[in-house]
Amino acid sequence: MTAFSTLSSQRGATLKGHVRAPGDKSISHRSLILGGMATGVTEVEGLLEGDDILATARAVEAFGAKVERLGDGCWRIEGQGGFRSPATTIDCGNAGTGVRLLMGAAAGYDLSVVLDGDASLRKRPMKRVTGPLAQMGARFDWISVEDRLPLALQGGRLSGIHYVQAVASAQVKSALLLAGLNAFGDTVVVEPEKSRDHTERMLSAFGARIEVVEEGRGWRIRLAGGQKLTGTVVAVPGDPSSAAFPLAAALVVPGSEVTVEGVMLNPLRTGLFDTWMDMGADLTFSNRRLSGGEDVADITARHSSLKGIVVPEDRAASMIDEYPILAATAAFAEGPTVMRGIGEMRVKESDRIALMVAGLRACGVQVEEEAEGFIVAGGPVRGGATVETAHDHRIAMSHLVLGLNADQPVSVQDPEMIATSFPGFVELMRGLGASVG
Ligand SMILES: O=C(O)C1=C[C@@H](OP(=O)(O)O)[C@@H](O)[C@H](O)C1
Ligand SMILES: C=C(OP(=O)(O)O)C(=O)O
Repeated sequence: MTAFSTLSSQRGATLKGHVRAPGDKSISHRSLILGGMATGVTEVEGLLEGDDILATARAVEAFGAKVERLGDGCWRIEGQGGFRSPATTIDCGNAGTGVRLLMGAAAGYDLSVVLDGDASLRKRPMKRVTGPLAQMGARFDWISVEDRLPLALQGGRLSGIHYVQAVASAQVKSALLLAGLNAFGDTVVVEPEKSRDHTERMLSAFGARIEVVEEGRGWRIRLAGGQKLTGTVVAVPGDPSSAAFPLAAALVVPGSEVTVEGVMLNPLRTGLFDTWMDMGADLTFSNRRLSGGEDVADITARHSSLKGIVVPEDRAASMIDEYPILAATAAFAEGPTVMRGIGEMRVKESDRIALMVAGLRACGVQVEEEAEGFIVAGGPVRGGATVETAHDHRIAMSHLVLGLNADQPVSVQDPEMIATSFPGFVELMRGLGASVG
């Protein structure tokens, strides 16, 4: 990693063109992990080849599966029907999803492993997953600091759990369900709000029986222990969280029109698009179809006069990764955009509320910070700053979009982190006409 390299964007030509969204990151992690746990061959098409996913691919291989790259986005995983102790420490890089889901999967087997990650992942809380997994019978040792990586895990001989989540988290839910596959008895997870349901959908596709019923505003999910997975074919749809960046650029740069093809429209992932439309964004959805069991469409965004709104708090789970780019577009809106009920943003790759507040302020945008939210005042954006990203890909891409219609260029630190979720971002944006370099 080059600590001092920067990337800049500036106002220039209008953005025009058609691009494809990279493969969905959540589904890509799950394809590899479920494929590695299963018996037989899993063929994946459209896998995101970002750094987070490549770390998960290496991990699954270290746990005993045969993992092969056949071509662009095409991967073959030959699972051995279980994980075994890896020879070395598993480095999950920057990926919270990778480490938390792998922890759940590994906890179900009689193995020991040390899990670690990069400087950003080492700062993120792990007890939200190790706590309930320990209640199921897994043993954890913190190697240097409590609640943080690196940690040692001894898995096996688990019992099912009835777990009511305080905050809806798909990572926690998924970890418990993956562990529950190899536990004695049923595992039940209750969520206060619905979180992304890719694990539930994919467990069914890999042959597991899973029962999902609505409870309040969330779900009660029940999975019987002692179930085997069978390899299958996975077509990974385009990632709405990545599609958001070129679409946002079209919304804020006058005269622009950009289409992103093949974007997944799972309703638990599309809160940003609903919010933009509430703000007056010109978005059209065409060529709706099913791909890999998910609704998919091509989305066209045209430059729009956005109006600030109060974002409904009950949308948070369906757009939790999208608040940074929402904030960048809100900076160009007329009137304030109020984002609340998003304390979870503070424990992502960075404290995303603090970094968006600092970055936007450095670019001349008025922002008010709250404990669990922030308010962005709309208006012209001055730019002319180098923004700290703390190795967070979404903070970097959001500020690069901001720079595309700021009075002066905007630069971001650590731009190489963009490849964790969106390899080829700079080339794709340049292909649309954006001044990024
Ligand atoms: O399950 C997943 O694939 C993810 C769940 C979310 O995290 P939480 O479960 O912590 O909300 C999200 O922020 C992350 O990018 C991906
Ligand atoms: C939070 C994110 O990912 P993860 O938790 O997997 O690091 C993200 O991609 O925005």
